[in-house]
Amino acid sequence: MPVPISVTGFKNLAGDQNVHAEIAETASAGDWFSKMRGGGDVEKTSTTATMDVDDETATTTTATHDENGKLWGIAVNDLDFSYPGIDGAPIPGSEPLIKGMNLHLKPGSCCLLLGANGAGKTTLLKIMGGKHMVPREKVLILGREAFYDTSLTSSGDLSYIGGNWQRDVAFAGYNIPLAGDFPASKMLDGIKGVDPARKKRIIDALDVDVEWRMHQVSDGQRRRVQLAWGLMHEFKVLLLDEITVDLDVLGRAELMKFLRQECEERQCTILYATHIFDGLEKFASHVAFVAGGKLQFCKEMESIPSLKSRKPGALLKEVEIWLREDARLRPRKKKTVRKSLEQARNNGWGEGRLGSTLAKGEELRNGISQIKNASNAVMRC
Ligand SMILES: Nc1ncnc2c1ncn2[C@@H]1O[C@H](COP(=O)(O)OP(=O)(O)OP(=O)(O)O)[C@@H](O)[C@H]1O
Repeated sequence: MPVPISVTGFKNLAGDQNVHAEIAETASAGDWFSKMRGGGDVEKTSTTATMDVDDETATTTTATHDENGKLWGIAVNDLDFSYPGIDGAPIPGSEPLIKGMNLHLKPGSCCLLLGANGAGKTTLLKIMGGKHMVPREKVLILGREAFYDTSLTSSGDLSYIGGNWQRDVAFAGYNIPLAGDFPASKMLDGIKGVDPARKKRIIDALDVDVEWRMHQVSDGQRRRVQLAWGLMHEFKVLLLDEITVDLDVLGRAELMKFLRQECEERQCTILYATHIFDGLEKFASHVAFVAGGKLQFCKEMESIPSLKSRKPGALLKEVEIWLREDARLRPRKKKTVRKSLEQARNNGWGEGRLGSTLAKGEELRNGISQIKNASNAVMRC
């Protein structure tokens, strides 16, 4: 039977320099938590927040259902993921960004997804949101395949709110804030089949003025409209990626209160990636921590001693310790000597098809590449 992860143990070890020195030498990205805990099986214990670890329940949970035969809100089953290179295949020799990840959340869970910059939180949320193709059954939302079952999003059962509301505009640039000379009401009234009482509740909670002109709003006001728009349908699973970044303190508090109510009253599943912790002690039912491409743990707030009391500021202190441990144990990348320019790739502006517009080494030096003279060719060292 796997050894359950103890977050307390992790915290206690945080002050022990000798233990760390030893672990830092021996731990690899994927197993540092288990090394700290004397070799416990991290993979199997990573779902203990939602699955009991005793043998009896372990045999009754499945990829789609929990031990009580109920559908998981979110189920990630042994997921591997790498971003593809220009040819659509994983870049040879590169480590997968996500390695054998498992995460299972029951309906009614309000889970914070935490980890260092670049840990893969956004990527994981996007995969759950059906934005990246992964093998069937690896990521199931309400028992349905995230990428393949488009009715998940079209029905409103799954809502993903992340990043800024922006788009690429030809001849203007990338990431131009979504704006237009029309009122916020035009966006919000455009959503069909919304209960008017719910609409009013959301607009009130986010303090949206439906008269706001979308080309004149501030970043925070645009964010409020974006959130109102994303929350309007009665979602069953909600994925949030750092959505409170532009909100003032009151806006954030009201939003968190609304989301918590949604979880409790309608038994939704919410997964929220963030680095902003103020006021979140009361919001979350679970905390999940990602590092080294893996889910290191997913625990109920009550099971983490320092978070049990839900004292304001407790989360920030605790997460800082986890992040410091992560930084300390993360394997250092070997410095590589940069070679002279030997590869150029077409970013779409060079003429010809993909194969003919890729040039490498000798070819490039001899000027054979068709994209050599393209004004917008991307040069790589
Ligand atoms: N489209 C992409 N193609 C290739 N690599 C990518 C792409 N998007 C992200 N990455 C890489 O994947 C890694 C994880 O990125 P991701 O945005 O998922 O991290 P994150 O945990 O959300 O970070 P942050 O806390 O900074 O938002 C990063 O190293 C990033 O460079």
